[in-house]
Parts: sequence; structure tokens; C-alpha cells
Amino acid sequence: MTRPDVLDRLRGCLVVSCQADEGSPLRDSGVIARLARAAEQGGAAGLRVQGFADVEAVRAVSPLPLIGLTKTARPDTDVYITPTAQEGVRLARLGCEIVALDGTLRPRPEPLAEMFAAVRAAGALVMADISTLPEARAALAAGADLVGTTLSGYTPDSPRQSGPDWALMDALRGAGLPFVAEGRLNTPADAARALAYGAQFVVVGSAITRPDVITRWFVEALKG
Ligand SMILES: CC(=O)N[C@H](C=O)[C@@H](O)[C@H](O)[C@H](O)COP(=O)(O)O
Repeated sequence: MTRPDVLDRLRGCLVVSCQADEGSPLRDSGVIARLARAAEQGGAAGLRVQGFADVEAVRAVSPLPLIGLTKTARPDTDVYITPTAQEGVRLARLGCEIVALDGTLRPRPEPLAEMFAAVRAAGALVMADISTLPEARAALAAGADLVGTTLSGYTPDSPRQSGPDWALMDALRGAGLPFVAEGRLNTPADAARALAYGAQFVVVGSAITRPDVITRWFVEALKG
């Protein structure tokens, strides 16, 4: 699959994020691979997967375009989504068509443009996870192939909210910047609305692949 083909295949479609955090009973690469297969059976056009072991496990069972990332906590930075070029290059070599990395303007271990170049040289597209309009502009200017609204609500510069950041999507569209919608799209109606807001494609995680989180939504609702 050539790079433009990947974006053509994902346009207007659903990508399912299959991740389980440490402590989750689903924290097992074999389980993640099964979640990925279930998403594929359900019609997902692509998958988003965290960590080398999970990427390898999913790559072995699914031909769908893969957005790979790492989550690496470091003492020197708040940036945790694929903070180094080395990690991004390894994800590309494991077969990820797209590598997601933190595209915010926060202090980071390595310059954004250098990371983008390294990942692209390894054969993958770069998806910059951002939280604000200026970050999106900067990431695209630095050579990102895609920007995702992934980090809105998780940085000091973006509003904390329970739902998707519709205002950010509106601003991105208004500025003529292509974007991927990701983050707290918790219903099919939200996903469809994101496309209507101009998203290239939509990434959904928790509402499909985190039963512990979904259970909590129901439990809280019953408390009234
Ligand atoms: C902020 C951050 O670290 N987001 C991560 C990025 O890969 C994942 O934990 C999210 O599940 C993913 O973005 C999908 O979002 P949601 O689970 O809300 O549909």
C-alpha cells in the first residue's frame, strides 16, 4: 500500500483504537489482537495500537492500515506519545503505515521536524496528535501528514471537557487545515458529526474497546 492509498482507504471511515492500560485485565497483546480482529469484523477501516508488542501482535493478524504509537512516561517532559524518533522509526519498521506522535508545542526531547523526517524516511506517514489550532498549524508546517485532535483536554492549553472538542474541529476546518477527529467520540452520532465537521476520518477508542470505562459510564448514570 502506498502512502496516499492509505489515506484514501481511511477517508470518511472509522479507525478503532485498541489499547489497554497497565492494570487493565485486557492488558495482554493477544487480547489486543482479538479486539483488533473484532473491530475489523465490525467494519473498521483501520486500527490504532500502542506499544511494540501490541503492534506486532495486531500486525500478525490484521491487514488493516495501522496507526502505531508508544506511550512513554519520561522525567524530562510531559510529552508521552511516541516522544523519540527511535520509537517512531521502530513502529514504522514493525509495519505501521502511520506513526502517531505528540505534535504539541511543549518542550520535548527531540525537535518535531527531525522526528517527522526520521519517521517518514522509515516509510510511514506522520500523524501529529495536537490539542490546539496553533499546534496543528505548526505540526503541518513542520511536515506532518495528518493532525489529530487526540490531545485536546489533556494539555494545559486545551479545555478539559467530557465530550469531543467541537470548537477545535470547527477552528481547524475554518482555517482550512485537514484533520483527524479523535478523543471522547463516545457515540456513533458523535463519529458521524465529526465527519460533518470536516474530519478526514474518525478514531474511536474507549467507547468500543475499553469495557471498564464503558461500565463506569453506566454505573455513574445509575447513581443519578
Ligand atoms: C489522550 C491519550 O493519551 N489518548 C490515547 C491515544 O492514543 C488513547 O488513550 C485514547 O484512547 C485514544 O486517543 C482514543 O480516544 P478515546 O478513547 O477517547 O476514544
